[in-house]
Amino acid sequence: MTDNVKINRGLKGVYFERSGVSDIDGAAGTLQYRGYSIHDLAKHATFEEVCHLLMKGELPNAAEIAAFDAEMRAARSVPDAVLDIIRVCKDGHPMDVLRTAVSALAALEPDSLATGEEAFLRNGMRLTAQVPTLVAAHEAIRSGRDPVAPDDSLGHAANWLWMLKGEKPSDNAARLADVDFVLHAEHGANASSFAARVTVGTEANLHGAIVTALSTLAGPAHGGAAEDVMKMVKEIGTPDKAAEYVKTKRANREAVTGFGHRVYRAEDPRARHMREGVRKLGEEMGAPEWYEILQAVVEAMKPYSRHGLNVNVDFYSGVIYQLHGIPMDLYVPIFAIGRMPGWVIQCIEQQRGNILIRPLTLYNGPEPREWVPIDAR
Ligand SMILES: CC(=O)SCCNC(=O)CCNC(=O)[C@H](O)C(C)(C)COP(=O)(O)OP(=O)(O)OC[C@H]1O[C@@H](n2cnc3c(N)ncnc32)[C@H](O)[C@@H]1OP(=O)(O)O
Ligand SMILES: O=C([O-])CC(=O)C(=O)O
Repeated sequence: MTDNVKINRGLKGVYFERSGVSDIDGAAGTLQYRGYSIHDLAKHATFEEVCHLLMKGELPNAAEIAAFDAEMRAARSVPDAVLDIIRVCKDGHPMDVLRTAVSALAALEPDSLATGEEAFLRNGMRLTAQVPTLVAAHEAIRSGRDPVAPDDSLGHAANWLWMLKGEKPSDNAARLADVDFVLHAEHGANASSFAARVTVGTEANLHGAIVTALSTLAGPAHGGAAEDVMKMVKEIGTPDKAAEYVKTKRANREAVTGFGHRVYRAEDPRARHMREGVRKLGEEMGAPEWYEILQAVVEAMKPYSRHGLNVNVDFYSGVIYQLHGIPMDLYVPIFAIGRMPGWVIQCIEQQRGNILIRPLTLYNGPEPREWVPIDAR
């Protein structure tokens, strides 16, 4: 009876909902946030404008961005009790520490438990402002330094670098971080956003959904790829070793990290901005070899690209962070900082006319059988 049931493993190609937030054309390799091309946004918009566009629905005018930005800047600090919790688990992976800290915020800030659209937006803006503070505070604490307080005179990206390093970033460094956040801000029903929607589907609160999203982002098949690409680049060592590395991986039928995507068959449109960033920064910093290794891997992968296997957004981002001297285990938390507005709006969309997300698994276990008492087994 069940032989004819079609199983969509991994929900590949399945539409489960409508969304007015981002539009991905995997064949053409295009991405738009609410109708605006990612290329225009990467070139012209700040992360704060993109947050407004995603969370409130439109690009802000001057008065709107001033009010929005002021609210975000005022929300950056976190309770001391959360910093104490970070101190206790400081030796954990930054993604585990961030997830624990967000969970602690839910327990310490009573507003976090509110549900409904307004509460989700209010909490989503606050959490978007707080996540960089949590990541930077953890980095300071585990390095034996005091956390650096947020600086209200700086924008989101510049303030994050300030809190991370304790020194004011150059305009170039701040803009590169800003563009990185813009490119990572939203991406439809990716695994972490889908997981967040499943949590909201049970009428849980936003902080709970963000904890789910953080757990899901951490895996190497999703947000963990940038860290793995950097490990790969270090393992390869010099451009002339890239072809051998790729050949061995493919001979063992192993994935080459930073390649492939569930939706894109053309190149991920976000990758070109990161590629340019790596090339320029490498040249400026007198370290062009990372870019050369990456391009040698791309060249070596060409024979395997017949299915439309191309680099994704995270192929280049790790090297940018490396050139900025950012530890490898912070790469996924940086992705999380950028993805916050995407998760928030996906959660808001989910709770409008909410429905429990509960698909089916087709049973293929044993036929019904008789109970066997323990001493007869
Ligand atoms: C921000 C992000 O989350 S982007 C993704 C980041 N993740 C990575 O970079 C990790 C490496 N990539 C992967 O593991 C995969 O590409 C995924 C998980 C992202 C997507 O996987 P899927 O949607 O299952 O890929 P899909 O089934 O369409 O793959 C098509 C073909 O490309 C191959 N392929 C996919 N990714 C890779 C890869 N990274 N290296 C080598 N071959 C690959 C598959 O083996 C398959 O080949 P086949 O048809 O000969 O069996
Ligand atoms: O969409 C996906 O499957 C993964 C991705 O690129 C993202 O979350 O940015």
